[in-house]
Amino acid sequence: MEKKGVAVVAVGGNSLIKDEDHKTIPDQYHAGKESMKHIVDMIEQGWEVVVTHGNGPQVGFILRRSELSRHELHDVSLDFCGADSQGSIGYMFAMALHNEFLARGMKKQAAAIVTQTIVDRNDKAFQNPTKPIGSFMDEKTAKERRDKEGWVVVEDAGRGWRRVVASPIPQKIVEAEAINSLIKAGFTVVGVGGGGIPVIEDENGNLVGVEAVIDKDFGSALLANLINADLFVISTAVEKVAINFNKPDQKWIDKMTAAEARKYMEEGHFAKGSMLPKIQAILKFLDAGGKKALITNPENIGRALKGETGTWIVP
Ligand SMILES: Nc1ncnc2c1ncn2[C@@H]1O[C@H](COP(=O)(O)OP(=O)(O)O)[C@@H](O)[C@H]1O
Ligand SMILES: NC(=O)OP(=O)(O)O
Repeated sequence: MEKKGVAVVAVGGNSLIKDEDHKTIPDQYHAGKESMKHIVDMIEQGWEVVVTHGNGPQVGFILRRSELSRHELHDVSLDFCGADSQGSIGYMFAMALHNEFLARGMKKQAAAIVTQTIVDRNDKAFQNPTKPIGSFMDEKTAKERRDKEGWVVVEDAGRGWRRVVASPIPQKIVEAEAINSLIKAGFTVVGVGGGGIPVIEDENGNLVGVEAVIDKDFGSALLANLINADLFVISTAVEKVAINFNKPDQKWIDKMTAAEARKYMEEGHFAKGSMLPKIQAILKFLDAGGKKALITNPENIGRALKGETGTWIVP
């Protein structure tokens, strides 16, 4: 089998939840299992893969569970909610990968790594929450929660209302070297869940957790640069990126250069909180020397890697 190199594949937290009626643990495992089959197809084609993942919906569910059980149990801070989500999604993906390797008679092993990401304690994002988490709500419920529980809520890219929390820019990934060593040793790694658990460094270099949720596309791009990945894939709910998205003159894009992506971005083609951070993350990856990036949905990763679909972004 021809070796293709190392790919970082970022799987969206929303892509584990097909719709509002399918968000139980078995539903999410089913969706995760399907995504992991496509990752194993990639591995069979010769790629070494680090799977990173979002946690926006899940971290919000965990936080809400903690808030609703306050009369009986202790609070869970947002960094610990992030850690919990890495554990459960990491478990889910590692198990699905193990079972798929077994079914295909492949001698591969998966390992999930709890990952911490260092952010700047003075990041302005702490004063301006933008990261949507948890369930979608109607406007009335969102505004009631804002007034009664002090939530910050926004309309999320035409899909409904959501709670938002601070999302500082990832600066360093504490476990990047460990992930690199595991990949070089032939493991399929699950890491940088939810962009990593946000931590700051105190004056003595000690790590301290902070209340935020990192954007997984930014965290994944940083990891892709730190381990010199050959390819950065963002797996989400759309087969391709569009300009004039959801408008009568919508046009799907097969390939764009970083300069074209930047121009479309400035023209406002990519929605804030959904496609915009993906394009920004890919531009960071390419600007720092990354060679190529792909946006597509899980079921089309195999075809996209053969050049048949997806949106490719190149320097
Ligand atoms: N220009 C665009 N082209 C394609 N999809 C877009 C565009 N702008 C916004 N989107 C939306 O962005 C979504 C992906 O963002 P999101 O659901 O936040 O991702 P994630 O899979 O990381 O959770 C797509 O499913 C689509 O609805
Ligand atoms: N942490 C994060 O970016 O999660 P989503 O991709 O699920 O929004």
